[in-house]
Amino acid sequence: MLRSGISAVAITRLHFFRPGLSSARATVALGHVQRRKTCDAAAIVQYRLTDTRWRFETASHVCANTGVAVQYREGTGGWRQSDSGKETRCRRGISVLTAALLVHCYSRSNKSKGEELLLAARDGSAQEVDRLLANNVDPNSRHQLGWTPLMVAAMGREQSIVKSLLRAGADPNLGDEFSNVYETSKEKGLHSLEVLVTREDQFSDRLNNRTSFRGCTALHYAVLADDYGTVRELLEGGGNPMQKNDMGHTPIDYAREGELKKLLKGWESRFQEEQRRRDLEERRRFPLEQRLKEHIVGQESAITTVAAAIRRKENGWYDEEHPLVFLFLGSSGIGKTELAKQTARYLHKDVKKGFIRMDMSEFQEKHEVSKFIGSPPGYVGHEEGGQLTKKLKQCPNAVVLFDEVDKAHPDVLTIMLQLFDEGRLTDGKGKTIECTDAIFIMTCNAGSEEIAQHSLQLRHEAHDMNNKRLAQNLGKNLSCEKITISKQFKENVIRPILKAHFRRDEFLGRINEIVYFLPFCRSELSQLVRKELNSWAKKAKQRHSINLMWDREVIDVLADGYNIHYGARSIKHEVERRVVNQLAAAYEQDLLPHGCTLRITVEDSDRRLMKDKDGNVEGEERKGTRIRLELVEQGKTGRRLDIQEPLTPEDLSFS
Ligand SMILES: Nc1ncnc2c1ncn2[C@@H]1O[C@H](COP(=O)(O)OP(=O)(O)OP(=O)(O)O)[C@@H](O)[C@H]1O
Repeated sequence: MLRSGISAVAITRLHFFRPGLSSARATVALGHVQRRKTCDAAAIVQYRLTDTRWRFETASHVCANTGVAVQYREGTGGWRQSDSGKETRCRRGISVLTAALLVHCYSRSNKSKGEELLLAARDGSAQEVDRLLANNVDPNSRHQLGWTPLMVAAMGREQSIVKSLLRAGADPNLGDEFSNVYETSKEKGLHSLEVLVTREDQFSDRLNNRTSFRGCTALHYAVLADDYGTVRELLEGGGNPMQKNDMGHTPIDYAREGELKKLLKGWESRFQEEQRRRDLEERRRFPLEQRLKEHIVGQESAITTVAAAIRRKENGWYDEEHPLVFLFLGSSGIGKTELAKQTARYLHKDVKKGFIRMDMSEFQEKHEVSKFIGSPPGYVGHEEGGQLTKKLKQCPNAVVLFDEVDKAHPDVLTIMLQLFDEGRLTDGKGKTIECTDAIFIMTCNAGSEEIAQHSLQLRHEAHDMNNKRLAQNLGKNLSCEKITISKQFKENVIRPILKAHFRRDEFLGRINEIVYFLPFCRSELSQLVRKELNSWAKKAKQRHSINLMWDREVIDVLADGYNIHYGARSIKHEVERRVVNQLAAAYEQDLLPHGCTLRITVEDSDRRLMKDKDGNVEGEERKGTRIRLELVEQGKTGRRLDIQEPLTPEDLSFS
């Protein structure tokens, strides 16, 4: 007995004749012991003629994972094993695999509920699965290597368990995060042998260990297991027969001819019809513009332009030979990336692969072209593939953002032109990716200063006009004056700048829409400040049970921190600098009782009304405004918090 609790002995005799066979047979042995469903088992594995290198690898693996030291003694060919300081001479060829088996026996004892569910699904224990689900164990909990209980049950042809899991809310369309043994061991930092053994024992030993399974759903696995009943169960439970795994295969691609294929084909057309109906309904109820405006402040014309182009594409009113290409122009922190992200979210729901972001400043040198699409055979990095091609292969209809495209090397631009023109891209391995359904968005800083100055001027003119119209009215107009960049400005100022940057007309000619992002007006700044304060109020509530409120003036004071060169980022920083720093200091100094209510106020503002030459009020000028925190107690006036040095409110909040 090596450790307390281990008494029974399982003897598995293995005769290894070729190194290639050894790991597979050892796996069988390990699986055999694990399936005994008990922790008190030891096993003796005998082998002969095993490859020395493999023996050594196994020994290191055991050492690394258990703390059980195993040594190979030269000369005698015997193995030594020490456990808790004790050294035991072991029979030749026994100790290594025995220890490996013990590791797996031990690892059974400290399971989380999620792991218990995975094991129960693997063992086909319907009662145990039901018990765990009744105890609110998450039916979608993942194995550390990436699969879910539903996938295990589907692969194991456990129809009744699949039914229970679906009833408890298991998502039939989650994809496996396990790729293959080699990739997964690299990703997780585990020994490949451990990954191999775990996959075969805790998932299935019927699958090819070299093939990638990333993105396979429970339905893929049920089809691979050729189980008609489970496939039907999953389809009825919402399984998508058209969902592709990372290799681009749908479950139907794995189905044998016959009943199963017929069943899947029938559901495929039903599912497509249903999906189309749902999408159409959703778009009618909740148009893209509306969704984008929920997340993006201002930039109405950019939103309208993008939404209109996408609507044309989504409804079949487009040129199917070319992908949609946008060029977003405007200064920093103004919502260009945010608009691209939100568009991807709308089109691809929350599928991460639906949004690809390429930082083009990483492709400034000629030799970096290979990083983009992959190196040709014989060159370094050929096996890795290109950054863009790898991601596009996974989702050919993704929204692809080429950030700061003006920084890319001309050779990279040539590849992009081919991509926009032909809607396809050939990678370093000679494989072609069709991507006419993708949406390409480029951002460019060229001309941003000119756009900012021009729009400020337009805004000023519109403001003057508005003031004149409101001259008799004392009410203040809070909404933004609508401004439009003139065609003349675009042609005479922006186009020459772009031409000088890209040095080719055909590149600009392939862009469907050039979208202009304009600096924020006053009311948009107020919205940004409110958005920021609301997000901090939510965090304060969730993390510290503190209720946060603020006076209207706070919004104005914080909006003054706007810097046209940093856009919305300058508002974020202003809120952090003047409000959040104080909150953190007060919290650290224990000035905030649990569950308290705090009010953010403006104090000692030395205000002066600003008037134009006709005497009309243009706005307010503030000097030396301070932002303070007050503790609000029921029935009393607010008590100002006395925050100590070095973070005094004065240090923090003088503008
Ligand atoms: N119009 C906006 N509405 C709401 N939030 C915005 C807006 N513009 C910017 N932001 C916020 O500011 C941050 C930066 O925005 P974003 O990344 O979109 O900037 P950008 O225009 O792409 O500039 P850059 O080229 O510097 O990245 C993000 O957190 C984003 O949420």
